[in-house]
Amino acid sequence: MSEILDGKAFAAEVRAKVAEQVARLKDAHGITPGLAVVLVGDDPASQVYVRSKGKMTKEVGMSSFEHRLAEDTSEADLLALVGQLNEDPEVHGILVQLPLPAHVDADAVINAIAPEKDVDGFHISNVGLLGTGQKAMVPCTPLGCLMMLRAHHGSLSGLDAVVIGRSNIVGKPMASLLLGESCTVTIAHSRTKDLPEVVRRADIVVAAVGRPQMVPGGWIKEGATVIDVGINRVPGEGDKTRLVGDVDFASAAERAGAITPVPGGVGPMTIACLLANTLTACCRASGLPEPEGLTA
Ligand SMILES: Nc1nc(=O)c2c([nH]1)NC[C@@H]1CN(c3ccc(C(=O)N[C@@H](CCC(=O)O)C(=O)O)cc3)C=[N+]21
Ligand SMILES: [Mg+2]
Repeated sequence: MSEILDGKAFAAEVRAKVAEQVARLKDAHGITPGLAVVLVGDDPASQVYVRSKGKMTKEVGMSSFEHRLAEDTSEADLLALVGQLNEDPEVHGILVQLPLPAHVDADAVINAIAPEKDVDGFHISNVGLLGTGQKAMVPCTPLGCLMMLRAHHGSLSGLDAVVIGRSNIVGKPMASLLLGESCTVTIAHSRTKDLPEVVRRADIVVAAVGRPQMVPGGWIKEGATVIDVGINRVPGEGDKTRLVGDVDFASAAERAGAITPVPGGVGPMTIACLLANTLTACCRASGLPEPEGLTA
């Protein structure tokens, strides 16, 4: 049986570290880190995430600025708001909740965010910095996965890592981070020939495709570490729904050395890393040393 990597508990530790640093910033420098979250439209799932982000932002002692805009908000109005937040000295981090409505060019909006305030790490210059191994804002989900992997393994050097999924939000930045840790990295995706065989070689499997339970335990090498990024809502008992990952947890847990559950794995770490990134952005903006253990 494998060790369960408890993302919920780990995230609480990360948030406690962030809270401690926020208190120190306030006491020693009179600075309060601030995070602005922009939500366009009224998608219920997005509402839930944004509310939970706002609550945790305040819990760690940061300022939370929420901007809820109508579904039919124009791209020009959205760009104007981003421009205001870029100029606002109380705002150290800006997150524009994705997905945006179809009439808005999401890339244009993301690339309008000041890169040093881009706590999602999605701006093209942060992507370029990460891709070339320079100091960047690192996307929250891959950063959370890296923190859990480092905590479990110590050094990742020389390990075979397979990332399933090639998205800009998770797969590609995750591969960059693992390469930075000197893993031998394979990015697999829907066109990969013989995915089971590729996964069987891996010491570390990061599943980030968004297909419920698509990785069966039989693919997992004995003792491998499995990080499940998938958060898929599927029909549950009666008229209820439940969350499952991209990995079949029950069968994978019989072979893995360590595995993250869904829920309670990567998800909570994503939000904790958003707060960590906001703290990092605030320290950089203020010319103060970066918090230790909270960056890549
Ligand atoms: N600009 C932007 N940045 C994001 O980081 C971003 C986004 N847009 N759009 C939506 C996705 C989704 N996302 C999640 C964060 C935490 C959980 C999380 O904490 N999940 C809990 C379960 C929550 C539940 O019960 O629904 C868990 O896995 O245990 C889930 C999903 C961030 N996103
Ligand atoms: Mg669009």
